[in-house]
Amino acid sequence: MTQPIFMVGARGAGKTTVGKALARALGYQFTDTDVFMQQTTGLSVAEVVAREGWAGFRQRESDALKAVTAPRTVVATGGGAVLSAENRAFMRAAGQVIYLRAPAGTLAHRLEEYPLDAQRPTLTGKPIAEEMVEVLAAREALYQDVAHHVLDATASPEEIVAAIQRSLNAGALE
Ligand SMILES: Nc1ncnc2c1ncn2[C@@H]1O[C@H](COP(=O)(O)OP(=O)(O)OP(=O)(O)O)[C@@H](O)[C@H]1O
Ligand SMILES: O=C(O)C1=C[C@@H](O)[C@@H](O)[C@H](O)C1
Ligand SMILES: [Mg+2]
Repeated sequence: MTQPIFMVGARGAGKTTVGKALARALGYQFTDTDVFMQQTTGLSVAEVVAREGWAGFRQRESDALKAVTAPRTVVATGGGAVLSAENRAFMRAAGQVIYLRAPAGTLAHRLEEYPLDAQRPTLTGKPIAEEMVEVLAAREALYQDVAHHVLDATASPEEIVAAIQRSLNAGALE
């Protein structure tokens, strides 16, 4: 298999952490749309949103997704990349899409431990635990819809990588 692999899921699901480990295990390149945007604009997510609003950020995110997609590459997407129907169609057609699924409480706990505010400005203005409940309620169906593989993201990164590899191999045999 040489297709790109797209990691989707909410903030804190581990798209970056697990995506990097998966790329290492597969001998793939790793790329992250949030990092790509930061490097190409010289701005944090919070700065882009302050200047251009979330609509501007989402447009840049869609452009970044296409720019970084390449064979033998694991792409960590931003948590909201799935909001665009065009992005969902693009990822499903271009490669294998992995949804890292975790309950709101787990996500909130991870984000409280390691907030990274400049890259994760508030989406709702609400406290993080409430925000994650709201975000999952709004996006769960989109994550499920775009995914070829749904993985339990509460396990350790090593366990998740092994589970992803099993799921990719099982899919390849179908
Ligand atoms: N499987 C895991 N077990 C425990 N902690 C994890 C796991 N995956 C990620 N984390 C921790 O959760 C935090 C968020 O992880 P990460 O940045 O990879 O999430 P993300 O999905 O890329 O989020 P974002 O959408 O904001 O980029 C980090 O501190 C990371 O160490
Ligand atoms: O869930 C989201 O909407 C976001 C997640 C992050 O990866 C960043 O892309 C940004 O902070 C928005
Ligand atoms: Mg990330």
